[in-house]
Amino acid sequence: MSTEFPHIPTPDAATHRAAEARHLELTKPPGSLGRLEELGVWVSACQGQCPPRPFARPRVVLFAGDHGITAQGVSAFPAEVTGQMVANFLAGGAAVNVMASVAGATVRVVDLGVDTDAELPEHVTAHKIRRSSGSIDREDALTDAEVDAAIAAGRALADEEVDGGADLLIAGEMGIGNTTPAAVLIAALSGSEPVAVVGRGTGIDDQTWMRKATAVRDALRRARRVSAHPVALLRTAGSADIAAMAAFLAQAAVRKTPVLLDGVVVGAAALVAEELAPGASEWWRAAHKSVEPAHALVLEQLNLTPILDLDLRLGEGTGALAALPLLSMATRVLGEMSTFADAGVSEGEVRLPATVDVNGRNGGWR
Ligand SMILES: Cc1cc2ncn([C@H]3O[C@H](COP(=O)(O)O)[C@@H](O)[C@H]3O)c2cc1C
Ligand SMILES: O=C(O)c1cccnc1
Repeated sequence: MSTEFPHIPTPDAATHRAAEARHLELTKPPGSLGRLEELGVWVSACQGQCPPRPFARPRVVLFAGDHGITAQGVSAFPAEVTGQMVANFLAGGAAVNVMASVAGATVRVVDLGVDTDAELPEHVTAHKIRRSSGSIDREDALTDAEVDAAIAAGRALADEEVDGGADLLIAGEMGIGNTTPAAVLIAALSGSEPVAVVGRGTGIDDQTWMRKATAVRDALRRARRVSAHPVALLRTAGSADIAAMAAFLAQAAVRKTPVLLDGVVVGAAALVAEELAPGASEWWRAAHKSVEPAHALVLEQLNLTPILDLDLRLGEGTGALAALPLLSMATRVLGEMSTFADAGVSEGEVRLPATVDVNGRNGGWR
């Protein structure tokens, strides 16, 4: 499979209009469910079906990989935690497992490059590209062949999930040190300086922050040379897990499947995915706004308004899972509420034209 993505279609415009019209018929003042209304309309347009179907199979694909940059001391935790957490995901003990269970989603773990000797099940290691990506402040993250393999893996994973019935996709990630490549990719694609993108990750102290900022500065110097070329950017300053996630997010759009985006690391992959497949972001909603400063740059660049702002800074897909019940609710409200006619409820006299924004917002958001 190549690294070229086909033209990305938009969610269905006629269904979008039908869903907006249906919202006006439901037993509530028009617009009174605020952003839940737009979310339901978006799901309906993604499905090309009004009323929309409730999600049958929301799915988290958790991309795990190690990052050579951890050798420069950029995280509060040691690199072996990546592999240990993979075992925890498989045992069902991580935040993502509990939150997925509450939200009605299932979780699949994929090893793109975990640096471990532990025996992991074959279904987890099927897409292992290498053991840990390069230390991006001084060397490429991946070879040409490896970045191509990671992109192919991400695409294949999205295809497998959609073919298996997944109707809402979430990319999660686990990789100690991964907020460093995320910061570099975001800086490269948003034209930002290191200080604007370097956050506290797992909770680093000031000295570690300084080392991380130096690593980001050096990696960014290398990344800027290729920032117009998304595949080269992933090879230079990304990693196998981030490259696969970018391809997964782009391929979800190819397959017309809605996506809830998580935090800063997924956000970095999303920025690259929009470069790989322009228009893919129409198929995504931002679940939340992470504490990481670079995430705000992602949301601004992709013109996405986060559903939640809960001071989360974990990753794993947890922010997306926190928003999933709201997205399910928005979908079912549009699908299952009674209309004025069906319920015998009198409609109001005055219908605001769609151009009047009674919620006080200036223009649309997404
Ligand atoms: C126990 C544990 C569980 C996690 N789950 C997600 N992350 C998150 O933190 C890491 C990125 O932060 P940094 O760049 O500072 O290392 C990633 O693994 C991310 O998924 C975790 C981190 C830890 C320690
Ligand atoms: O925003 C995130 O997804 C995030 C923040 C800190 C550490 N890992 C992930």
